[in-house]
Amino acid sequence: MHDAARLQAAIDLLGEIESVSRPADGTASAFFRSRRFIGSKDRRAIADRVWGVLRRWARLTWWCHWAAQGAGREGMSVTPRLRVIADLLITDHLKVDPLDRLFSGQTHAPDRLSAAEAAVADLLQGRSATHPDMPPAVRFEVPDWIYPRFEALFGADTDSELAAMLPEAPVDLRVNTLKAQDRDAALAALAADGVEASATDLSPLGLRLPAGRVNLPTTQAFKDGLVEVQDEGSQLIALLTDARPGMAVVDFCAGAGGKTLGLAAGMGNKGRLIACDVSEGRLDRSAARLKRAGAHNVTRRVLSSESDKWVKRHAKGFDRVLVDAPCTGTGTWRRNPDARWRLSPEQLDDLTRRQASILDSARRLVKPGGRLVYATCSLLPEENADQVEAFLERWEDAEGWRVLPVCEVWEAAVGTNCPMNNYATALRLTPARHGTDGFFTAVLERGEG
Ligand SMILES: C[S@@+](CC[C@H](N)C(=O)[O-])C[C@H]1O[C@@H](n2cnc3c(N)ncnc32)[C@H](O)[C@@H]1O
Repeated sequence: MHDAARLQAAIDLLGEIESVSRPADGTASAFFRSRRFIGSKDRRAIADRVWGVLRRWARLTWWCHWAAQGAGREGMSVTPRLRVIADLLITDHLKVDPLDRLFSGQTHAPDRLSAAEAAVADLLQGRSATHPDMPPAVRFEVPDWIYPRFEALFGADTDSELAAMLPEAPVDLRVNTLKAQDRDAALAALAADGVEASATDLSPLGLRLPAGRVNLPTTQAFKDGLVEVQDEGSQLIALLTDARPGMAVVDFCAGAGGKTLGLAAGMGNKGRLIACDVSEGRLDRSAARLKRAGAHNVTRRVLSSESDKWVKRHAKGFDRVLVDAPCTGTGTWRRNPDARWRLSPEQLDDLTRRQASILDSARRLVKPGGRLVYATCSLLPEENADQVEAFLERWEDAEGWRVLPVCEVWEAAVGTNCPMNNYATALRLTPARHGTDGFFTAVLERGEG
């Protein structure tokens, strides 16, 4: 494919992403599946352009409106084509002449620029990514309605915290102690595959891949189940659950099994681990991963809802229950830049209601003296500290629930330096402070009564 054809494919894919409400990665997979003639190099170039535009969405949109206004074309709509034009001029510093040559209207190339597009392009040529008049919500690619929440949370650090959420995230691996002797053994196996990973600071099982593309599934270390892709922060949630050999453990929102794998490794395959979810499809997807990892103590259970009869039948039956709750995913925006623009206040309200209901139901499963670990990959207080506080209001007196100082749990279960202060009641990880995705984890203990 020549450059112009790649650009047209990127414009087409952006158009599809914009017209459906599903996540961009699913739309992109379907797009490429139905165009098998697009080779891997072309696919990568198209995806790079599309993800670049998604990452710079608000800024490019702002610039398009600014230039349309300057060109006396106020009503002009910002199309996928116009965003790509703006991206080429602003991010790639392309000049108008080469832009005209790409938008040639020849076979497979984008149509020639309209008069309005040409006027906008003239004004965008030579601009940098930001403009002094851009509001902070635009500069940091945050929906207007969420920005004040981040300001309240991060205060003076708002800019640096949000800036750290803009670039692409690194790829982390968790060393699978069911297969690899230890982290050094996994490092050596990857090195033998030509992959120079480095050890992470917080997770004792974490490895970080070098920037650039590593074709992990083709490595022997991956095929042998020595490593699994998992953000360092996610690894820490499984570790903080402190699931030990011989325990009875539930992974209540197990999904495709990311944390289940970590829990099974912590248990050394000894004891009972039930992976629940309301999505049969997601649970099914965990099967192959569990097999590759050599996790044998896991039973999968599809729930009709969080208050499925199975929950009532197994009340007070488990030492540990992990609730890795469905959430807005604001902590994973580095990986899913389109998620920023698919979120609405209504969805946040709906999710916080579901989180409370899931917590209330999952707590039934915990034995007296056992633990309920609540985690999200969100940074919003409504989904995190507010949920824990409301849970304690509902159950502290009735059932003796309390929240454990997270560094106490960390010392016993993780062993590296705890990144929070000794009194912190929850682990809060952010890309700026910890180099991980954004995560929240609180460990609640049920009274002995
Ligand atoms: C954050 S994801 C879990 C990710 C998974 N733990 C991992 O580490 O790969 C949240 C999961 O909660 C599930 N879920 C949503 N509503 C639920 C409910 N009422 N009860 C149990 N699981 C639910 C979703 O299907 C989704 O798989």
